Amino acid sequence: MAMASKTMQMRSNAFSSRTALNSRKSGPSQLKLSAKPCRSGRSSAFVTRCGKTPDGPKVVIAGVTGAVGQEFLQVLVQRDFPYSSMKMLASARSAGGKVEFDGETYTIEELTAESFDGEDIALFSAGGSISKKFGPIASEKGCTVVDNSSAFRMTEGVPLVVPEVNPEAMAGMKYGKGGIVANPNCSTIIALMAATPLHKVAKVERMVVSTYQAASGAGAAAMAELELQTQEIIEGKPPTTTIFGRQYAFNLFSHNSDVEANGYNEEEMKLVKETRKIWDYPEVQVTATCVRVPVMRAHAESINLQFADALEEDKAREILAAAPGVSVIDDRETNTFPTPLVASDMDDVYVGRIRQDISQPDNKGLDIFVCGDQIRKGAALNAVQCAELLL
Ligand SMILES: NC(=O)C1=CN([C@@H]2O[C@H](COP(=O)(O)OP(=O)(O)OC[C@H]3O[C@@H](n4cnc5c(N)ncnc54)[C@H](OP(=O)(O)O)[C@@H]3O)[C@@H](O)[C@H]2O)C=CC1
Ligand SMILES: N[C@@H](CC(=O)OP(=O)(O)O)C(=O)O
Repeated sequence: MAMASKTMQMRSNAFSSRTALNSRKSGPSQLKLSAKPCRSGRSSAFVTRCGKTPDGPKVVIAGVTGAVGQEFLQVLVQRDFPYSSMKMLASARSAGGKVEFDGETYTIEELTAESFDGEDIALFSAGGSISKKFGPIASEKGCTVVDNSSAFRMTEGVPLVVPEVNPEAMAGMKYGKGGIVANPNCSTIIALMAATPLHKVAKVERMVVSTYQAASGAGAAAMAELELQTQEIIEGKPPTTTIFGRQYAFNLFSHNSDVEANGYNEEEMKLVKETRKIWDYPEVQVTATCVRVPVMRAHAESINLQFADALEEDKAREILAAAPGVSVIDDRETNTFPTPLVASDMDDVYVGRIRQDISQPDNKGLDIFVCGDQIRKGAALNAVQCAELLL
C-alpha cells in the first residue's frame, strides 16, 4: 500500500515540480539511518545555486512529460540550477499542455529542429531515436546537449560522464558552444558510484553484477501498469499486459531489452561497455545479469568485485562512507541494509552487505549490495550534474 500511495502522490504532482519536491522531503529521508539527507553537502559539490537569473543559460527540456523529464524539473529546482529561460518540449501529442516550473506556468511545445535556435543547454530524455535525430541539430546550433539516451554513449569523442567518477572527460566543454555529453545507463551509474571509490584504491580486475531493476527504467507507462496490475491481481482480474506483454506484479523476469547473439541482453552489455569507457579501462572484465523486479523506481544491484590488490572490508566501508554521493547502510546486527524504498526519491546511492568474498584468497574480493533511485541519480540528477559542469 505504501508503494501504491507513493506513486499516486508522484502522479498527482506530475506537473508541479515545487509540490513534488516538498513531498519528496517528507519521504524516506526521515528514516533514522546512517544515510545523509538528499541535499547532502557532498552531493552538492557540483551546485551553483541561483535559479532564474538574466545571466543564466537558456535551457531546453526535451521529453518534459516523461518520467525522466518530470524528474529534471524537480532536480533543477532543488539545485537552484541557474537559467534565464526555460523551454518545455515533448511530442505533438502533448503540445499546448501546461507545465509548472519554479512558480511559473509554461506551455509545452512540439519538439522540432527550430526548438534549439538560440538555446544554450538541452537536456534530452525523449528516447534514442529523438536524440539521434535532434541531438546533432541542437549541437550544430550551439546548444550543448546532455543526452539521457543510449544514442551517443559509445560514440568516439562523446564523453560518457558520471560527475563523481570522471568529470575530467568533459574538460573544456561549456554551455552555448555545442557538443554532446552522454548520460550513462542507470544500472551503470548506480554500480560505478559504489565500485569506483574501491577501484581507485585496489584496482578492480573483474566485476560481476546482478541487477534487480525497477519499473521506472521502462518509463512512466510501465510504472502505471505495475500499479494497475497489482490492483487487478488483488481483485482477481486478469492483469493488463500492454507494456511487457506479461505479468509483472508479483513476478520478475529477465530484463526486457533484446538478447544479443552472445546470450547477453542489451542492458547487460551496456554495463560491460560503458564501465570500460567511463573508467577508460578497456581490459576490465565485467559480466552482468539484469532482471526486472516489481519495484517502482529504485534499482538494486549485487556486485562482486575482484581486485588486483588486497582490500579489507573495514577499509572498504570507510572508503564508501567517505565517497561523494554514497551512503552506507550496513548493520549486520539488525539485518539493516539498503532497500529500493530507502533509496527512492533520494540523491545518494546506498551501499551495504559490504563483506569479504570468502571464495577469493588474500582479501582480493568483496561483495557489495547497492540501491539507487533509477530516475534520480540513474538519470535526471546525473544529467543535471553534467549540465552543472558546463557552467
Ligand atoms: N540514463 C538512463 O539510464 C535512462 C535513460 N532514459 C532515457 O530517457 C528516455 C525517456 O525515458 P522516460 O522519461 O522514462 O520515458 P517516458 O516514456 O516516461 O517519456 C518519454 C518522453 O519522450 C517524449 N517523446 C516521445 N516521442 C517523442 C517525439 N516524437 N517527439 C518529442 N518527444 C517525444 C514523450 O512526450 P509525450 O508525452 O508527448 O509522448 C515523453 O516526454 C528513454 O527513452 C531513455 O532514452 C530513461 C531512463 C533512464
Ligand atoms: N536502464 C533502464 C532502461 C533505459 O532507459 O536504459 P538506457 O538509458 O540505457 O536506454 C531500465 O531500467 O530498463
